[in-house]
Amino acid sequence: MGILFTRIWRLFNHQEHKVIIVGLDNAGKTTILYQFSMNEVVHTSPTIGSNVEEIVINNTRFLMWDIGGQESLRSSWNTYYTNTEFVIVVVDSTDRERISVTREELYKMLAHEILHSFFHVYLYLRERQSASGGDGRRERESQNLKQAPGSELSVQILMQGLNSQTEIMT
Ligand SMILES: Nc1nc2c(ncn2[C@@H]2O[C@H](COP(=O)(O)OP(=O)(O)OP(=O)(O)O)[C@@H](O)[C@H]2O)c(=O)[nH]1
Ligand SMILES: [Mg+2]
Repeated sequence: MGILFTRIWRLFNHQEHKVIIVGLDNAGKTTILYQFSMNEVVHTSPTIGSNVEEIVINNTRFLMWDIGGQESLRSSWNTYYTNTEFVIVVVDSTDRERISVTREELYKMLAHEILHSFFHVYLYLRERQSASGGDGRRERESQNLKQAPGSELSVQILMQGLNSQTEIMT
């Protein structure tokens, strides 16, 4: 009876799993979102509010929310926490000066009561080419993103992470 119920539940379970992508401004969150959903590197501008895309892995739907990371927007991250099952924290490995800011934001997030319940966190260390001083965003725009070491590989690893979750969930 239990097995039968589980099978029927799986058959009709078209549930969507909520993923949020957080991190400081300019970390590469929106770039990752579109690498996930379109398998393309797109040109981005700073996100005010959020972007949302649905991706399907192994017939499992993930609703991916990419949230703007500018300082003034971080206090509203918590409005996205309800029903979140997966959190992807994006860190730009070349942004050494702000590693401690990322850590503080991460601690704040983990301390939040809504996220105390069951969820998974993936830390995504974005290993982009080091910008040699100057305006990071503009310099990075001029680089060939597809050659950013590890970036495609990291997205694949993240995909595998979500993929293995679908095996556990189904
Ligand atoms: N070289 C390089 N540039 C990248 C990489 N990922 C993102 N960028 C560039 O970094 C800049 C910021 O990327 P976004 O994806 O917009 O950053 P974000 O985290 O969404 O920023 P906010 O929306 O302000 O929170 C853009 O110019 C991207 O093209 C990468 O892996 N390598
Ligand atoms: Mg963005």
